[in-house]
Amino acid sequence: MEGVDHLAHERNRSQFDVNDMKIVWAGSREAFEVSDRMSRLVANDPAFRKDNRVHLTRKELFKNTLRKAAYAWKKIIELKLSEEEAGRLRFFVDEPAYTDLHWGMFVPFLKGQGTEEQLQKWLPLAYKMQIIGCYAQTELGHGSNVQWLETTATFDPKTDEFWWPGGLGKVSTHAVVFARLITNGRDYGVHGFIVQIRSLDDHSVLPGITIGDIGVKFGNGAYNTMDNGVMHFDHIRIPRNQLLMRFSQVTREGKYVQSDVPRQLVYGTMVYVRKTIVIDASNALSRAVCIATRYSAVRRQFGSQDGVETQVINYKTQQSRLFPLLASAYAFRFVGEWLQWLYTDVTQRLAANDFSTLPEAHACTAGLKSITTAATADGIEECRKLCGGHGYLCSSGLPELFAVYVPACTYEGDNVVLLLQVARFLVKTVSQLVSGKKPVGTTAYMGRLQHLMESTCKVQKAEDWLNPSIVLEAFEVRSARMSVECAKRLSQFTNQEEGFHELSPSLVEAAVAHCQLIIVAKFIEKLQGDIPGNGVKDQLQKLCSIYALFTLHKHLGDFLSTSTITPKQASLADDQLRSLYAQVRPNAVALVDAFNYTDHYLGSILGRYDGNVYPNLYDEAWKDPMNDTAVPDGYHEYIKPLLKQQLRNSRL
Ligand SMILES: CCCCCCCCCC/C=C\CCCC(=O)SCCNC(=O)CCNC(=O)[C@H](O)C(C)(C)COP(=O)(O)OP(=O)(O)OC[C@H]1O[C@@H](n2cnc3c(N)ncnc32)[C@H](O)[C@@H]1OP(=O)(O)O
Ligand SMILES: Cc1cc2nc3c(=O)[nH]c(=O)nc-3n(C[C@H](O)[C@H](O)[C@H](O)COP(=O)(O)OP(=O)(O)OC[C@H]3O[C@@H](n4cnc5c(N)ncnc54)[C@H](O)[C@@H]3O)c2cc1C
Repeated sequence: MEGVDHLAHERNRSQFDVNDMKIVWAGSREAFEVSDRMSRLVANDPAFRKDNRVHLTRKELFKNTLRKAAYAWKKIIELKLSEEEAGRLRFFVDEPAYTDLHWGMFVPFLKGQGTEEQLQKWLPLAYKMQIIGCYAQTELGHGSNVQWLETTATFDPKTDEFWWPGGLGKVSTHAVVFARLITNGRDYGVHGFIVQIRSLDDHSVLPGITIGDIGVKFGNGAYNTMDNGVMHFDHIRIPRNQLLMRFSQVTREGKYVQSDVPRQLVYGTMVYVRKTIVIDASNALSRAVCIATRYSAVRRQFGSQDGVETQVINYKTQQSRLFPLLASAYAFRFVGEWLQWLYTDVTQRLAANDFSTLPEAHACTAGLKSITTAATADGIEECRKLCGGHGYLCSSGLPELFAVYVPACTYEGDNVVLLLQVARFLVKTVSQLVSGKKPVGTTAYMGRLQHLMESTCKVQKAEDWLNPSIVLEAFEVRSARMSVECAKRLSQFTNQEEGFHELSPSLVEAAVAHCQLIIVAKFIEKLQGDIPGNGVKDQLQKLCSIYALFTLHKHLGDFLSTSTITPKQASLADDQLRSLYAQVRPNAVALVDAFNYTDHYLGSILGRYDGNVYPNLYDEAWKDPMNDTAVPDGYHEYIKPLLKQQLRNSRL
C-alpha cells in the first residue's frame, strides 16, 4: 500500500470527531478559526516560502528574514488584522525574528512597567513599528543572576557589555535596558530603562554605543535568522523619564520614591514570557509528534505478512516511545491554558494591590517553563530517532526544529536555576505548615500532609490506574514526601544557604515532582469540564492516563523510594500503559491531524498530510545544489590527481 493510502486508511479507522478535537486543541472555536485562516494565508503565499533556508548563507538568511518580517507587517496593515490575527500570522511564518522580541518582550515590558504618561509616549510608536525594541538584560558576565548585573545608571555611569538580546545586533532602534539604579550615591538595585540605540533617520548606531551580532549559533539556519547582539555603553546619557516608573520613581531632585509594591514586579515580563513558552512547548512538541506519527504509519520494516511489511507504528517499542510524547503535547497544551488563566488572575490582583499570589505565579511559570521545555527538546530528538535515517535529513523538518527549540531550555531562565526557585518555594511552604499557614493554589495538597505521609496506594488491578483520584493522590504523595524529606534534611544544616546548596540536586528532583503533579492535576481538571464532540473526551482521558502513567514509569525510583507505590503496583501501571497504547493506536494519526498544521508550517516531507513521502524525498534530493552537476567542483583539483596517484601506486 502507498503512503497516501496508509494515511487515508488510518483516518477512516479513528474513533472520534477530529474537527471537534481541533477546537479543543485550539482552545475555542474562535481561536481555531483565526489560526486556520492565518495558517492558510501564510501557506498559500509564496513570499513565505521556507524550504530553501538550509541553503542560504547567514547573511542571505538574515536578509530573507527581514524581507519576510517587512512583508508580514505589510499584510497585517493591508488586511487590517487584529492583534490576535497578527500574532498567529507571525507564528505561522515560523522564523525567529526581531519581531518576536519587539512584540513578545519590549511591548509587554512597556505596558507592565510604564506610567500612563510613558505609555502615551512610547506605545503608539511601538504599535506602529515606528520604533523597534529589544530586551537587553543579560550581560557577558551575568545572565541567571539578575541582581548582580553590573551595568549602572547614575549621573556618572560606568561602562558594560550586554550579550544575547535578540533583535539587538542589527535591527532594534530602542532597547529596554536593565541596569542598577544609583542616585544620591545609593544603589537601589536593578531597574528597567528605555534607551534609544540607533538613529531613526539612517539606522546608524548612536554615539557612545557599540553594537554587533554575537555570531553564528547552533544549527544550520535555525535560530540564525535572529540577530542576537552585543552592546557596549560608554557614558550614555538618557533623560530621567526614560526610567520606567510605574513602580518606582526618581524625582527631579534625584530622590528615589518606591511605591508600596514588591520589588520583584520589575521581573514581570519574565513571568509573562515564561507562561508563553509553556504554550509554545506544546506547539513545538506537537509538530515533531505529528511528523513522527504520520511517518511511522507510512514506514514499513520487517514482519512481512501477505507480502507486506509491518507499519513501524505497530511495533510496541515505537508506540511506547511515541505515544507518551503525543500525550505530553496535549498535557502541555492544557497546562499552558491554565497558566494563561493564572497569569490573567495574578495581573488582575496586582492591579488591585493584592500581591498574595505572586510567589505562586512565579513558581508555576518558572517550574512549568523548565519541565515543558526540557521534555520538548528531548521529545523532538526522540521523534528524529523514531523516523530512522530519514529523520536526520533536513527535509524531515526535525533537525531545524530541534536546533531552533533547544535554547528554550536556557533563555528566559536556565531550567535548573528556575527549578531551584520552585524548590525554595516548596521548602518555604513546608516550613510554614509548622506555623499553621494554610497552603493554597497548587500547593493546597500540602495542607493534607498528615494524610499524604500515611496513605497507601489503593491500586489492586491494572484498571485501578485509570481512576483519576488514585493517580492524582499517587502524584501528591510522591511530591509531598520528596519535599518533606528535603525540608527535613535541610533542617539539619545550621546554615540554610549552605544546606540548600548541598542538597540542590534533590531539591531539583522535588521541584520536578511538584511540577509534574501540576500537569497531571490540570489535565484531570480539564477532563472534569464539559468537552463536546463525538469520542473526544474518551481520547483525551486515554492521553491523560498515558501522560500520568508514563511519567510514573519514567520516575519509578521516586515513587518506590518514597513508598508511594509497591513494585507490584508499578508493574500493574505498566500493564495498563500497554493496554492504553493499543487503544490509542487506531486514533494516532487523527490525534495529530487535530493540531491542524499545514504542510507549510510542518516543513517536513516525512510529515506530509497526504503521506506521499518517498517520491517527494527522492525529488527533494535532486533539488539540492550539490546535484547541479554530476561531477563536483573540485574534481579536477582534488579527486582526479588522487585517482591518478592511486593508479601509479597500484602499478608499483
Ligand atoms: C504562541 C506564541 C509563541 C511565542 C513563543 C514565545 C517565545 C518567545 C521567546 C523569545 C526568544 C527568546 C527570548 C529570550 C529572552 C531572554 O532570555 S531575556 C533574559 C531572561 N533572563 C532570565 O530569565 C534570568 C533568570 N534569572 C532570574 O529570573 C532571577 O534572577 C532569579 C529568579 C533566578 C533569582 O532572582 P533574584 O532576585 O536574584 O532572587 P532571589 O534572591 O533568589 O529571590 C528573591 C525573591 O524574589 C522571588 N522572585 C524571583 N523572581 C521572581 C519573579 N519573576 N516574580 C516574582 N517573584 C520572583 C523569589 O522567589 C524570591 O522570593 P522569596 O524572597 O523567597 O519569597
Ligand atoms: C537563543 C537565546 C536568546 C536569548 N535572548 C535574550 C534576550 O533577548 N535578552 C536577554 O537579555 N537575554 C537573552 N538570552 C540570554 C539568556 O536569558 C541567558 O543565557 C539565560 O538566562 C541563562 O543565563 P546564563 O547564560 O548566565 O547561564 P549561567 O547562569 O551562566 O548558566 C551556566 C550553568 O550554570 C548553572 N547555574 C547557574 N547558576 C546556578 C545556580 N545558582 N545553581 C545551580 N546551577 C547554576 C546553570 O544551570 C547552567 O548549567 C538569550 C539566550 C539564548 C540562548
